[in-house]
Amino acid sequence: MSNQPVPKTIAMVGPMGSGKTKIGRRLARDLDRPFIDTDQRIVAEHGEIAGIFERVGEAGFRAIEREVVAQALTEPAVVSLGGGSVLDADTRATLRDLPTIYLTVSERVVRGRLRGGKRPLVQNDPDAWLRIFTERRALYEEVASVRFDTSAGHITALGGKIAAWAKENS
Ligand SMILES: Nc1ncnc2c1ncn2[C@@H]1O[C@H](COP(=O)(O)OP(=O)(O)OP(=O)(O)O)[C@@H](O)[C@H]1O
Ligand SMILES: O=C(O)C1=C[C@@H](O)[C@@H](O)[C@H](O)C1
Ligand SMILES: [Mg+2]
Repeated sequence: MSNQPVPKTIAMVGPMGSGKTKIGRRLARDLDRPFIDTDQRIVAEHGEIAGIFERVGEAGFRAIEREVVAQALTEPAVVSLGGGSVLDADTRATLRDLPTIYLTVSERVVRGRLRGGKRPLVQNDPDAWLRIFTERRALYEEVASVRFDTSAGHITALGGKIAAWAKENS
């Protein structure tokens, strides 16, 4: 039997469009770990997110999300969480014990990133992103081990900085 410690989950949190999926996938590749995106797992198991909101409302979506996130955070992977996962107190308690990378983005930059109909909470409401982010900002800060802003600069350079931090802290 090996005495190697099991690597901890590395979690990525932040508001919609901050880059959790994009950066998380690159980080997993850099660290040679599996990549899990909880939104993608939910879609694979329950269908498109907008459809889930239509069928069971936001509360129903959050119940599904809580289960999927709890499972994912037990896996030795890079795990990108849905933007609203931090609303759940149990999820936050788990995240506080893990290396948790908090990604931010400015409102000006995110406007160009959120096109398309996949995010029901910001669809048809240009001010929703900032309102939701403002409500949740303290929750992201509560769980964050470190913060990186994705608004400016080259994604490769940013990915390198994040990978260096993750190698030191996981
Ligand atoms: N420097 C950057 N870092 C991260 N993403 C970037 C960057 N520049 C552009 N993007 C683009 O921003 C878009 C949003 O990123 P992504 O889907 O990873 O966000 P997210 O945080 O996973 O959002 P959600 O919570 O809605 O799933 C993507 O199309 C991505 O290619
Ligand atoms: O911030 C949110 O509440 C959400 C973010 C996305 O990742 C999805 O989980 C969903 O669109 C809800
Ligand atoms: Mg995503």
